[in-house]
Amino acid sequence: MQAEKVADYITKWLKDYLGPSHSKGFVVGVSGGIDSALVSTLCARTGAPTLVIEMPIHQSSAEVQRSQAHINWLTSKFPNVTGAKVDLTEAFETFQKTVKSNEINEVNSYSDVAFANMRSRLRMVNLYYFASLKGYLVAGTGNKVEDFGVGFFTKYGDGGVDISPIADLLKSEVRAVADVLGVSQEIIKAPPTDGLFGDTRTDEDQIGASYDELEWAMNHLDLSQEQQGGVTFTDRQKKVLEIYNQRHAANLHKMVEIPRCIIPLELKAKQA
Ligand SMILES: NC(=O)CC[C@H](N)C(=O)O
Repeated sequence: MQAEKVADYITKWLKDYLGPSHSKGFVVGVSGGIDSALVSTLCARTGAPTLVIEMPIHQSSAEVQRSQAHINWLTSKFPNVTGAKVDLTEAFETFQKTVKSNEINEVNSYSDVAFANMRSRLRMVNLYYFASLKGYLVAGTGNKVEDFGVGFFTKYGDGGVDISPIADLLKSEVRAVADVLGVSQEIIKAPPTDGLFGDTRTDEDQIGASYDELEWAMNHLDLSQEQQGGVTFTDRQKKVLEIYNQRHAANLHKMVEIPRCIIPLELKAKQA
C-alpha cells in the first residue's frame, strides 16, 4: 500500500465531505489507541477546526498517558486542533447505579458486556453534545476488520458516527498510514484494546484471535471460491476462520441497514 498517498486521499476525502456538509469541523474521541490516533491526525491535516476529546472512564494509566501525549503532539503541530478532556466516570457510575436499581435488572453473563457497551455509548452522547454545540461532524474510528469483519464495535457507541474515514483500512494498513503520519511508536505498538472493562484485557483476549489473524481470515474469505479452493489449513487457521465466521454472523445486524417494516400498498390504500 502507498501509505502517504492513502493518507492524502483520506485527508482530501474529509475536506471534500466537510465543504458542502453545512458543518464547520470535526470532533474525534481519542483513547490512546492507534485507530483514534490516526483519525484525529487525518482530521487535523484537513486544516479545519478539529476538537479532539479524551473521555476516561476508569481508564488505565497507560491509555491516559498515551492519549494525553497524542493530544499534546497534535495541538503543538496543528493550530486548528483543540484538545479537551471530559471525564465520564461519574456519569457512567450514576447511569450504572440507575439501571442496577431497577427491578428488571438481572445479573447474567452479558452484564459485563452491557456495561462495557454503555461506556462506549456514553462517549457517543458526549461527542454529539460537542458536535451540536460547535456545528462539527463526529468522525468515526472503526477500521475494516472491526466494522465489516468481526463487528467488534458498539452499535450506537463507537459505531454512532457521521463519517467513517478509515473504515476501508485493514489493521495493518491503519498501522502503515499512522506510521507515515508520525503517530508515536508507543501508540502504534500498543496491544489493541477497547478499554471498556476498567482492566487491562486486550481485544485479542476477548476475541481469541489477533487482528493479524482476523485480517488473514477476512482476506482469505474475500477471495473467489476458485481461489479459496484447494488450500489446506493449519489447526490454528481453522480455529481463526471459525472465530471470524461466528463473530461476523452474530454481528451482521451491526453492518446492515436497520430493517424497516414496509407496509404493502394495498393495506395503505383506503378500504374499498
Ligand atoms: N469496541 C467495542 O465497543 C467493543 C465491542 C463490543 N463489546 C461488542 O459487543 O462487540
